[in-house]
Amino acid sequence: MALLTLPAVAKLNLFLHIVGQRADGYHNLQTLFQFVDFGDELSFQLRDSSEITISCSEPSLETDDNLVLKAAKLLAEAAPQSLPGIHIHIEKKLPFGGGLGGGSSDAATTLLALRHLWQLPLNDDELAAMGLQLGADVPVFVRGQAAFAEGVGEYLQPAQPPCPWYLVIHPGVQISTPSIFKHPDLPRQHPPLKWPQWSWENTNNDCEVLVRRLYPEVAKALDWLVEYAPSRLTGTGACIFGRFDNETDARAALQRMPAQWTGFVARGLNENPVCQQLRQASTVNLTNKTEV
Ligand SMILES: C[C@](O)(CO)[C@H](O)COP(=O)(O)OP(=O)(O)OC[C@H]1O[C@@H](n2ccc(N)nc2=O)[C@H](O)[C@@H]1O
Ligand SMILES: Nc1ncnc2c1ncn2[C@@H]1O[C@H](COP(=O)(O)OP(=O)(O)OP(=O)(O)O)[C@@H](O)[C@H]1O
Repeated sequence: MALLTLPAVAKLNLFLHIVGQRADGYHNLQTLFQFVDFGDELSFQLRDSSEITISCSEPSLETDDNLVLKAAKLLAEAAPQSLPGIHIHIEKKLPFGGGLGGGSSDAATTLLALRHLWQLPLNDDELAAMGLQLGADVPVFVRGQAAFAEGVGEYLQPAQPPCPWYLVIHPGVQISTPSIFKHPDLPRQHPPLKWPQWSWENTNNDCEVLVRRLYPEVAKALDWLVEYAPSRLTGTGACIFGRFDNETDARAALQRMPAQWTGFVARGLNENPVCQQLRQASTVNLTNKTEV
């Protein structure tokens, strides 16, 4: 039996402006992150040996490149003492490469869970800095609050956007984040916005025009969803989301969604639920190991 089972929810970029490019090629962004109550599930089990291992419901992700494994190893290497081994099972529900930050959320849940299980004396700033080594979206999941982000995602200001219902659609295409950021036609000079002066109407996702052109299926899905609700791309895609006032309307639109796409309905959240759950979790007796 797992010692601890925790959520790794998705994020949406409620808007995404590209305001410049750094000398190393990375892009400076202004973006508003919000979480939704739908995501992957991670189960943690202490091992008798000192090994760190993973398993995943999606076999193609059972590799050394999995961000969960990388996060666990990063934390173990930084620890002053040797630690009990751990097995982590990832139940994947989020599409990968979808702009929902699934891999980043899995990594953040791993960092937060292992800090708790291994009782490591690291504060949120230290954990978020470790997270940034794994991916630009990891810090916001570690800090656990909806946020306006600048830089590549490391400068975060807590935000309290409204929490509507969303219909999130995956139009069935995979989009690699680097391929969009490298594209010569990506607009890179959005005039900086003065936070908190934002509204849905005065913001957009700067990747959307390019992604629509390169991936006609995304354009088709956006054109379909906008008939039901204000809609937008998240991250560099491929997922899109529509904003609804209530769950009933979001579910009604999901029912009518063309069968070639997949989708889910979820509520916007301004706190990452893993943080709430860990606050309530009791301290673990590290001698309580289970062989997996
Ligand atoms: C688009 C967003 O999802 C918005 O939340 C994120 O900025 C992307 O975050 P991510 O998937 O964690 O991306 P990373 O793994 O950090 O970066 C993947 C690649 O995308 C490009 N990249 C990423 C973020 C950024 N601000 N500028 C970039 O140019 C870089 O070539 C980088 O090598
Ligand atoms: N635990 C994981 N879950 C999903 N993908 C992972 C994981 N670990 C590593 N990856 C790799 O990361 C890539 C991007 O996955 P992810 O789901 O984070 O993308 P994304 O939703 O587009 O993220 P973002 O919004 O941050 O761009 C995948 O194609 C996969 O190869």
